[in-house]
Amino acid sequence: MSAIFEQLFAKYPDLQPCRDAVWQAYEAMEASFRRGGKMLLAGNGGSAADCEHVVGELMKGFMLKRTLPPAERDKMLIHGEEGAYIADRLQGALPAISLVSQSGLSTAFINDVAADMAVAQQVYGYGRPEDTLVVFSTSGNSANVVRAVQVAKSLGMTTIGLTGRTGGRLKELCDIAVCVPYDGTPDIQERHLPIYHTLCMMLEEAFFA
Ligand SMILES: O=C(CO)[C@@H](O)[C@H](O)[C@H](O)[C@H](O)COP(=O)(O)O
Repeated sequence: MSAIFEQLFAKYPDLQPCRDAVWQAYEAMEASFRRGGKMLLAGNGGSAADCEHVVGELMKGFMLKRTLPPAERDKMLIHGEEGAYIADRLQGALPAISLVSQSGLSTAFINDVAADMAVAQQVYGYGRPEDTLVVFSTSGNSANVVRAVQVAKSLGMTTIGLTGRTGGRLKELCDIAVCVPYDGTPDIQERHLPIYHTLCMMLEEAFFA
């Protein structure tokens, strides 16, 4: 196990009960990216902000400089001097999409069809069996998140839930449930952050070190 993983539990000993689940989440995410999959993310309120945060860590350099490999760099050089400018600034990316940022689609679907199905519709549109769906829910019971997981499972995707002590419905539904040992919404959210930072650092190390 990596030093980054161990640092999480040295810094947050209260997260020890989640140790196996965090490792399983890492392995599932790495396997998905290695088979050409992408990560879809969903959550509400503060957890929606967490989805955006994770996308920011995965889609560009986080702790490491992600210089393009030579073959990728060469593809840009067809544009001459401008190609070099482009190649020098592009960074390796792990494909991740936050499903909470599609305001046009979401507002229309909520207004016209059903609020609890708005994220699920995006999972249906974007999801492939090689992908992971990562959901954050402090209760584990938010209907739009539960529906999204149900659709992802029907599509054969890997489902990972970050939730609180009880885990709510997500504990049973998700392939991997990371249940931090807290009950209050802010306390749960405050422990989700170091967990997803750790997962993003481990993924970056696996693909770009
Ligand atoms: O950030 C906070 C409270 O810290 C709130 O915005 C909170 O995320 C919202 O009430 C969510 O709707 C709660 O949903 P969930 O975590 O139970 O799925």
